[in-house]
Amino acid sequence: SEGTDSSSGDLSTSLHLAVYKLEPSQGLRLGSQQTGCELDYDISSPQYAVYLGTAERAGGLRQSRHCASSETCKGSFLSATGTLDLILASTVFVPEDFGSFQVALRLSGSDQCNQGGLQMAEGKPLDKKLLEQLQAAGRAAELAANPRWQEVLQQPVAQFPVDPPGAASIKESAQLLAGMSVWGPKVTLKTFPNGMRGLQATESIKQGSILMLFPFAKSIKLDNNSPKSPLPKLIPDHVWEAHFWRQYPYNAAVVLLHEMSKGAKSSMHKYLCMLPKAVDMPWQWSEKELDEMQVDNMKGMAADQYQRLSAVWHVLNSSEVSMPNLTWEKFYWACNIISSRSFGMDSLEGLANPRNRLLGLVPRPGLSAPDLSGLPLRVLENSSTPAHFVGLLPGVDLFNHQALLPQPDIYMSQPGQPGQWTWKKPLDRFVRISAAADLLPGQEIFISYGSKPNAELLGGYGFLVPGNIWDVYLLRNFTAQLAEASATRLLAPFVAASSHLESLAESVGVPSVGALGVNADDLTRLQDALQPLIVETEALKSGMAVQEHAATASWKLLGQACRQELAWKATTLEEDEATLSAAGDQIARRLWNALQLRIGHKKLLQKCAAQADAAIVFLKIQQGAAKTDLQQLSPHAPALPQPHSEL
Ligand SMILES: C[S@@+](CC[C@H](N)C(=O)[O-])C[C@H]1O[C@@H](n2cnc3c(N)ncnc32)[C@H](O)[C@@H]1O
Repeated sequence: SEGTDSSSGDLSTSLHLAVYKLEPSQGLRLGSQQTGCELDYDISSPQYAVYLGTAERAGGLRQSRHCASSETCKGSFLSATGTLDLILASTVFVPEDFGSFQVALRLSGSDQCNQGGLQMAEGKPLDKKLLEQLQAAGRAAELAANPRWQEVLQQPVAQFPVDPPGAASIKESAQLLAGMSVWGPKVTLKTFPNGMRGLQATESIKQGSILMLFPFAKSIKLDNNSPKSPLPKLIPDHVWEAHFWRQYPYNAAVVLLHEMSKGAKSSMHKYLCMLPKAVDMPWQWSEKELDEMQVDNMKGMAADQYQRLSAVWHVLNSSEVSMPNLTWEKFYWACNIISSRSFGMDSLEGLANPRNRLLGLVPRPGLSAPDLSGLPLRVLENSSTPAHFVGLLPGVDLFNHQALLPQPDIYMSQPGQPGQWTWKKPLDRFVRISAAADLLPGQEIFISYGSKPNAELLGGYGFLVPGNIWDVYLLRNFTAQLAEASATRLLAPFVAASSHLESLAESVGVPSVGALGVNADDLTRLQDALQPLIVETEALKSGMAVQEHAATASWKLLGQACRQELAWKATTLEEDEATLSAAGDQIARRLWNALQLRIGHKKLLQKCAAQADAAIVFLKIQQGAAKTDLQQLSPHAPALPQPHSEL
């Protein structure tokens, strides 16, 4: 405290308060031991909402007030009888950077009022009854300010079964989140008209303000740096080490299952109650349903996922592992949950310390970094030592994915550090999500799960995005076709083109050799990659036309490959679109997903073919111009070889 002055008739004091760890069970007391005094307070813009109250030292709360964040909070309390304490408390988690704010207090009334001065007790536990009263009073103010919360909070907290996993209703979930210390007073859970649960802004949210704050310790997470089993009593280290299911998502699923098995005793119980009952992944689809997607590699991926799951299940059932009451249904549910709603992050500082390893950490390979440049919302997390982990973050996992917009509402990193979840002191106990753009009340708030094509979204999360701008189609054996063409027809320059394409495919994240993923963006890059073949080679002098021809031929092959793929499909784009519109709202979810996937793919293939045609025209024009240049430079240059007519 600073500037306490008890010599004059009035006592006024200005305090600079730096509050650390002001958690729900704690409060700050400022008070006078005198009666019949009036206490004026003037609090400069607290960063987080606080509840103010006065209490008789031996009694309960007398008067109270809720002060919203970022607004000056002025008023006065009167101590009618007995002593008076001014209590500042927060019913939500407050991060360690609670920040400092000024409290100006003026105590007036009888002469007695200034005797003894103000007393300050920082961060001391409040008595339980007082705290409950304060929270109730604060909540009442919150409710008055926000009818949506009123609706939610008035619902009684039900007892939820966790075994088998049960999904809590929207209202129940909102309460459960509050109970899990997820702080997000400006966002609420909602089921949107399309039937999807997600998060919505309840009021105007200014750019930069915090949308959600989540104490990291309340997550389920798994350490990747340790080869040791996170559940040594159930799965011995040697078993854990020996199996590939140490990998994501199986490892984290095992930890989740263990947490589930604790039932209501789990510290995550409330969160577990609000997890979806089922997540439908393509590996659960029938052959016939998979066929509807009209892509072979999706079938392969589904079969592979199923095989891996079965293999892990086999080990979990062996005598070396003791996870009683585990069923196949529970096991794959947990794997699907981890796959569809976990977050991969770099670790926060201090997690190397075993004490902090709640459930351990593991990397999540599926979570690639989204391209974050220029996106208008951000999540600030902080760490210095990267150590990968996968975690279930209650609340944070309620944001849906936005891929349609090039600029989704939220992204999960600091600008300039794409894909990096970093923690730095003093916020290393919290995941913070803040708005990087203004949000309107009623608006759904999205995050980006990454620049993922539909097949990846469907395989990893069980949904896809129609018209996904990040969609990719894998052309079967495209680079093999190029290589074959190069060997039999155009030789060296063509080999160069082929390897260029291969490395290009790699650089755009196309996993399998022999396949090239193409989308509109890739095509532009492809064009760029081909450019050096035309200008940088020896052939500029004598064989320029061959080089040019190689580029043209590559485009031709690409166009052909796209048309070929389209021809192989059992239905046309027009037929698919007709099927979709004829089916209307009654369409089965799996068929809808399959139709959307193949419609997207066909559009992509048509676009690619058209772009390849355009590139060929472009190259022809360029070729003509270059020929003229070369002939002007050297009028005696040998005649240029003619392009291979067959190509
Ligand atoms: C991290 S959770 C998001 C919250 C989820 N909607 C909930 O209520 O628990 C991811 C799941 O939400 C759904 N989801 C997220 N974004 C979606 C989108 N753009 N379209 C359809 N479903 C989406 C999918 O079911 C996905 O598996």
